[in-house]
Amino acid sequence: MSDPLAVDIAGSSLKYTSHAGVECLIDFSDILCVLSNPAPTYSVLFFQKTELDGSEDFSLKKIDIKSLPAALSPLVTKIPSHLRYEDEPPVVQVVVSTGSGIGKAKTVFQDVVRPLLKYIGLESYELYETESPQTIIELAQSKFLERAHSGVPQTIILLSGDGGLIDILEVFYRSKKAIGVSPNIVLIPCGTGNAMASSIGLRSGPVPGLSTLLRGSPSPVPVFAARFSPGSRLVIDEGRQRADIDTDAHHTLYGAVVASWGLHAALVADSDTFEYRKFGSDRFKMAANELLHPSDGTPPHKFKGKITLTASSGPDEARCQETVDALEHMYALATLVPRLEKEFLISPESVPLDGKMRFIRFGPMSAEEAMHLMTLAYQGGRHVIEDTVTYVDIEAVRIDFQEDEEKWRRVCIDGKIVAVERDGWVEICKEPSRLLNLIN
Ligand SMILES: Nc1ncnc2c1ncn2[C@@H]1O[C@H](COP(=O)(O)OP(=O)(O)OP(=O)(O)O)[C@@H](O)[C@H]1O
Repeated sequence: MSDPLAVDIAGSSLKYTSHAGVECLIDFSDILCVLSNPAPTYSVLFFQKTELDGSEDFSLKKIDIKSLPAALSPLVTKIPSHLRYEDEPPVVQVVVSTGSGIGKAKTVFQDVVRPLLKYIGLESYELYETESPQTIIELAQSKFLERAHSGVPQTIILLSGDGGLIDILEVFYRSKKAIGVSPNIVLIPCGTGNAMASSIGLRSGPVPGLSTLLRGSPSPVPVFAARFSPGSRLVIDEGRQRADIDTDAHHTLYGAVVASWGLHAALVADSDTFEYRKFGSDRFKMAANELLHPSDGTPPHKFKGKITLTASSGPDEARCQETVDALEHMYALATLVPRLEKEFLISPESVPLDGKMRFIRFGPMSAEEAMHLMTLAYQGGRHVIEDTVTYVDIEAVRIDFQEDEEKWRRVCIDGKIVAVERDGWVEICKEPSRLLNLIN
């Protein structure tokens, strides 16, 4: 450690002269935390903006200071138990998903996460980089699940989109053995939609993710199960191949974010290609545009099927079932979270991690009307007050498909696409058990 520096407060900045004699200012809003070192010194961890090719990045820096100005005392942070090496130290594992979003996870690790772990004195963590879509699944099977079964406390820092969380969730919910200790998962959002991260308030880039890593506490993650009719198949390899949904006979996928059919599922499926992924979250809007304006000039597709909702009501929470009147739909979606992207507030009444599932639907309409509803969703979730939109609290939803063409029978479960068989069905129900914790 170099000699601690003397600091002053100048407005809302910290002022100091570096060892090289340069006058420096750190805006308070760029300070991640202040760590207390052996008395009387402190370390200030702060983000420094770097601009490369017009895109803004951050790297995490540290200075050691001689004394603590009063204005900085609210920023003094104690290392949380999910990172601390004390009584029962957790195994800390960092997963860098190199294929997430526009491929920035590795840079985020190098520039901010690795320095943070070093500054807080956490040197002995396990580091994994994804090499294929299977990497996180294999890690979950060989490491995370094993440790959870044996009751080992573990913290998994995921630099990915929703996909990394969902891969772990699938492995845990398929395991038949009891979980001894649930792992604590920290999301450092590096994906495209980052629905879960956005929903728990991690608004932009990796910076809020680090703050949550340091200041958050664990909450159990609510999950739904989507059970499909037996001939349904997982769509993989940019739509070119099909695979079994699971290895046993349950034909079930698990999710924590969204299950959808209609416009949403179709646009997620169509935009999941290497070419589209280059456009970041704009890929969803681009694919939506193509679905709403078919090249042959016809109106948008009317998705045909019977939708049955199960709700619970009254003091005894009695279950009641209701079939949606119409047999044609444009948008049908069940979600456990408020946001599907940072600004896309699909379910404004949802409270992240409270376990309630909401259903959003609208029927066939013109491309302009559908775009209007989507725009309202980007404007604070105002679509749900429109008369054309159904927005209700549900326990379960079942869809019986009445479509001849497979492309209109595609269902999205947290980004994965399932092609339901002809005359097939899907049932989406809240799952009673909670096997993973999220730091939020
Ligand atoms: N090195 C790699 N090679 C091939 N595929 C990879 C690699 N690393 C990650 N992947 C895959 O890329 C996909 C990235 O998904 P992830 O959810 O993390 O990001 P995203 O789809 O961009 O974000 P979101 O789900 O939040 O919209 C996953 O299917 C993952 O398994």
